[in-house]
Amino acid sequence: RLPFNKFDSALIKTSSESASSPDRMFVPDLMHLKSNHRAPVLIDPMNKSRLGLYDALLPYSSGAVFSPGLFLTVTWKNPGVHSDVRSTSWLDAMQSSSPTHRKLTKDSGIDTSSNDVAVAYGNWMLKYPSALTSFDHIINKAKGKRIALFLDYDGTLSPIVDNPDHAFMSDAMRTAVKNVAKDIPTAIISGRSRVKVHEFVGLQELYYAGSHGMDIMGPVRPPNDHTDAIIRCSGKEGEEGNLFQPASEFLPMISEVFISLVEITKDIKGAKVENNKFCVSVHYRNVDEKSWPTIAQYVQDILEHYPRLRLTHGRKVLEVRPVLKWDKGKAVEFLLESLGLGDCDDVLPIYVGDDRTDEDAFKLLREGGRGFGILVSSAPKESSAFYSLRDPAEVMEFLKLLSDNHKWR
Ligand SMILES: O=P(O)(O)OC[C@H]1O[C@H](O[C@H]2O[C@H](CO)[C@@H](O)[C@H](O)[C@H]2O)[C@H](O)[C@@H](O)[C@@H]1O
Repeated sequence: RLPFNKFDSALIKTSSESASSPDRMFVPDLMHLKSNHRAPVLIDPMNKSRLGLYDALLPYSSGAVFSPGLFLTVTWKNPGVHSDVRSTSWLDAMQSSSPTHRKLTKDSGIDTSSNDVAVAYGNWMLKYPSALTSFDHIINKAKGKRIALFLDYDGTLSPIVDNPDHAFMSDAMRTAVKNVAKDIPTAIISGRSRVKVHEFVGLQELYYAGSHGMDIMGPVRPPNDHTDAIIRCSGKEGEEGNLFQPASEFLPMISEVFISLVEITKDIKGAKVENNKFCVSVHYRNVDEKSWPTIAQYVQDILEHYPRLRLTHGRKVLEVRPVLKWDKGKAVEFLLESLGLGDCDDVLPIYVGDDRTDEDAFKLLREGGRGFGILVSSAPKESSAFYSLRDPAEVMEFLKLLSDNHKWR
């Protein structure tokens, strides 16, 4: 078990009460919650972080802005501190969390039959150029440097599909990742549980971070300031690694919330609750839109009893996670240090991801001026990334270029 004291600084103290008192191990009365789901529970001005208000974790807004001279872009939508889940802003946030072209163009009044969408994307790419057409430029920046590669999973290596259990990556993609990892240290950083994403990817030669970076199996060499929080372990095939789980204290609470969420959503057709070990995903991709406010309210009702958990938005998914200052950006920092590549001028980290949670990693690289993010998106979105790729097929092309280039270095 982690000596958690060491990570107190990683814990966001939301109020003096919630920081000092232990969480109530409250098993909610589900019948009561169900019948009483109209009560607004989001009003908690002391506790912004629990309301999904982290600017790096907000869902995409469909409040798209279009001007032929500029570009159609997606801005982040903030449900608002005082809004409850039945408010329009919440619904907006849920509707736009994985916007389709049809939805974007409808909202911005663009005629889908015209060339406007393509023009808008083209204009957006002036700000976020394709990592394929800019490949030479990227390689020039990598001259004399070692590349470290970080890859998100869903929507990056595998296409977004309706059933999260069927988000398989293709064999061709697996080969591309395997080849690139021969020369470049490569890590997968996912919102899924580490074990699950490892199963999906199925490559031993990578490092894996699950639960949005809260569960890392990294290289043997741990960063100096984390040494006592590391558990040394060996994998099935005898390979050694270091397991780092900054949220281990939250495990019983997350398991409890998972059970409650499964129970409370069991009658909502299409809802799916996924246990990602240190976080829980509540999927509403397959739920009738009329039931979205209900599902959001159920999640909020349960969260009400857990002041040390917070809610964030992903692609048609509500994610419950610990109130920890730990994210995919922190995971990148941790892995770089573990690889002995932290604070090195001769290292170029590259992070490829499609989701809001990947923005923490993009931001880290942009603000540190030490590498760059590549946003995977077929629709214009605000981002801290430098480059873009349209979809997983283009990600595969990029990986192939990267490994081919390394052969000739
Ligand atoms: O960080 P990631 O690897 O991108 O994981 C984020 C979430 O991905 C999965 O959900 C998303 O992909 C599903 C399959 O394509 C899709 O059905 C769902 O609507 C998306 O939200 C995963 O199931 C979640 O647990 C992850 O948190």
